[in-house]
Amino acid sequence: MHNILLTGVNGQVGFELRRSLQGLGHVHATDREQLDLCDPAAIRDMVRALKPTLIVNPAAYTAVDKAETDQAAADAINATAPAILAEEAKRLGIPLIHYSTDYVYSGEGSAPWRETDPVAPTNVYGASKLAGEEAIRASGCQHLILRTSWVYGAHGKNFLLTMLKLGRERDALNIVADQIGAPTWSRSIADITAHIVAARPDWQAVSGIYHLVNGGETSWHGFAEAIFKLAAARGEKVPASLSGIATEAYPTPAKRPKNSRLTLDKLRDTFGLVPPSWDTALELCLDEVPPVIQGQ
Ligand SMILES: NC(=O)C1=CN([C@@H]2O[C@H](COP(=O)(O)OP(=O)(O)OC[C@H]3O[C@@H](n4cnc5c(N)ncnc54)[C@H](OP(=O)(O)O)[C@@H]3O)[C@@H](O)[C@H]2O)C=CC1
Ligand SMILES: Cc1cn([C@H]2C[C@H](O)[C@@H](COP(=O)(O)OP(=O)(O)O[C@H]3O[C@@H](C)C(=O)[C@@H](O)[C@H]3O)O2)c(=O)[nH]c1=O
Repeated sequence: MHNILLTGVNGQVGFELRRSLQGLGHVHATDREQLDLCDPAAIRDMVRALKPTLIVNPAAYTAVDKAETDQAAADAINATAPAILAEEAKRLGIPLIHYSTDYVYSGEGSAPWRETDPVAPTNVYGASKLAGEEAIRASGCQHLILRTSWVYGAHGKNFLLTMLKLGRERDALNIVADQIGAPTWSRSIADITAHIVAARPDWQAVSGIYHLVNGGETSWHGFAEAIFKLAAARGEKVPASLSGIATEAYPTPAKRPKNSRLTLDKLRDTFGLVPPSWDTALELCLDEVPPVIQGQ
């Protein structure tokens, strides 16, 4: 049985991991108050007191635009904290499971990225996540770095819930149609993580970077279309007009990659696991989001 240290339990993925990891041992789930990842001494103290057999770290600084002017905080949480967790994992001889992002890639071209492709983040958030990955690999600890993308769920701050809210408030929406990737349900990430742990892999042998996203691809506009189709079918108000626009027509402080396609071959070949397609996952997730029907 594992003794698992879980960070960021109030985040989208942390919330789901707390449930998915039950049954594999004791899950010591921590929020920011119980373990502030900006405090290196607190991280070391926690690991040394708890003596976990596995560390799972979904906590992160995920405010992509804010990170452009808040690099110190993004680096502390996304780069320094994973480095310390990795050092401690190495000292204890235990695995560290960490999550990263499609934003480590440049976004050029249209071919799906493989884990071995060159990285070239286009924004501060992506660079801070890459620094976290590099520190983990340099530590020599047993690790899985799971790169995911476009995460949403029934809880937290995400594109799905933003669209449902904007759909109620506005009659017309313009959504970027030339950034392509895979919307990924936080539950899929947590379930696949738990399947990997349950299979008791040879951690040394499997250590490395893996993509972990829902299957298939779409644009943010395609994702919004699918959300509103499902929302309309259950009687929710949706915008009368939904237009696809170019990235350039939706200026943001942080530059986003246009090509976020990630191959899942390595995950399948190593662990025999294939996540559900993004549209199936979306439908399942929406079953857990209560509809808001106006006038009721
Ligand atoms: N969201 C996305 O679209 C994507 C996310 N990822 C990666 O997946 C992982 C999970 O992301 P997701 O669940 O969506 O992220 P969320 O933003 O939903 O959750 C992140 C969690 O980290 C916590 N956290 C932030 N700062 C600290 C700190 N100083 N000490 C302790 N906890 C802290 C937050 O706490 P609090 O609740 O108190 O703010 C929050 O609970 C991350 O590694 C992220 O980089 C990758 C691709 C896409
Ligand atoms: C709200 C809105 C967004 N958009 C666009 C902006 C952007 O290109 C896209 C998504 O916007 P968001 O701000 O939700 O996305 P963003 O915060 O960039 O999402 C990213 O978060 C980090 C943490 C990751 O690691 C990435 O994988 C990715 O999920 O939709 C519109 O075009 N119209 C709109 O009305």
